[in-house]
Amino acid sequence: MTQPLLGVERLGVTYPGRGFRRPASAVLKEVSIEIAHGETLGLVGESGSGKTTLGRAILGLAPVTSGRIIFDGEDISHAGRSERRRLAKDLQVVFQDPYTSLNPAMTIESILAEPLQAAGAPTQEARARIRELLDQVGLPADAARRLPREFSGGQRQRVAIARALALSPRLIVCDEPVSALDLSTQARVLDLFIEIQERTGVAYLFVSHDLAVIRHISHRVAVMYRGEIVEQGDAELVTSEPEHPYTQRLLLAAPVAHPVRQEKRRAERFRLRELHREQNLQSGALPARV
Ligand SMILES: Nc1ncnc2c1ncn2[C@@H]1O[C@H](COP(=O)(O)OP(=O)(O)OP(=O)(O)O)[C@@H](O)[C@H]1O
Repeated sequence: MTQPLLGVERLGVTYPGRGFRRPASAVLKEVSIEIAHGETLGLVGESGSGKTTLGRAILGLAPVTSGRIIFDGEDISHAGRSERRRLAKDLQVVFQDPYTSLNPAMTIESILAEPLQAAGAPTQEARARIRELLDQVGLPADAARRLPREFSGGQRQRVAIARALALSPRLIVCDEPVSALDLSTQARVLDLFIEIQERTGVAYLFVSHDLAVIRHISHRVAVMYRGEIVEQGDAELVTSEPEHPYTQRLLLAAPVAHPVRQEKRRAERFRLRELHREQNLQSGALPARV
């Protein structure tokens, strides 16, 4: 049986309180999601619903109070520092704000060299890989010598994507990676994410509050409301015929959809959906509408 790349099972996250004025609050309640190899699960919900916290818990940055996170068959819910260092090769992140996520004093080359050096890559190899990464994200080779401030928001986000790709991860948590960009740049960066996935087979947990963005990029969608997943299933279905009243409200408020995807992408989505269905049938846990 094919096991999912990531399985989050009844996850609970409670941040510790700070005395009477700020009591401990359960931010995630019994959250369960799965991501297959090469798949994009879009995570949508309003501000404060817990999307970032779920991404952070997967990355080991938020306290897991109940449930489990299984990555490639391994329980990583309480992974220590050295395990996290090892996991960094397979599990990466792209944050929302390309203006703060890149060190302004470092050249693009040093930014991209960091993960490669940490993984022990020899200098020549690292240089070649940096050239390859810049090419992959559509930046010129001479970008390596420049500083982040010399680039636009969209270009900086390309650098952040290149950094996440450096060690060929299998899953990238993308936390609102296009919300700081203008609409036409958003579309180009979203297409870059899709193109990279088609080329490398990387999977994404793609967090956004914008249903149109989620619809454009995802194979499947999970909808989060007040720390719970209220609906999940095939992206096309959830974003056109939602079952939960909250998703219906989101859809009413959503702007016009992005242009229709190419046939190739549809075929790929179909293949992944079938794979997922098969997987769930075999495990006897067929989630709604998948
Ligand atoms: N470190 C923390 N300590 C205590 N509470 C926190 C912490 N981080 C987040 N929260 C709370 O957890 C809840 C969920 O926040 P989270 O950032 O995960 O939501 P979100 O859906 O990603 O929202 P946004 O789209 O605004 O980023 C919020 O009520 C927030 O105040």
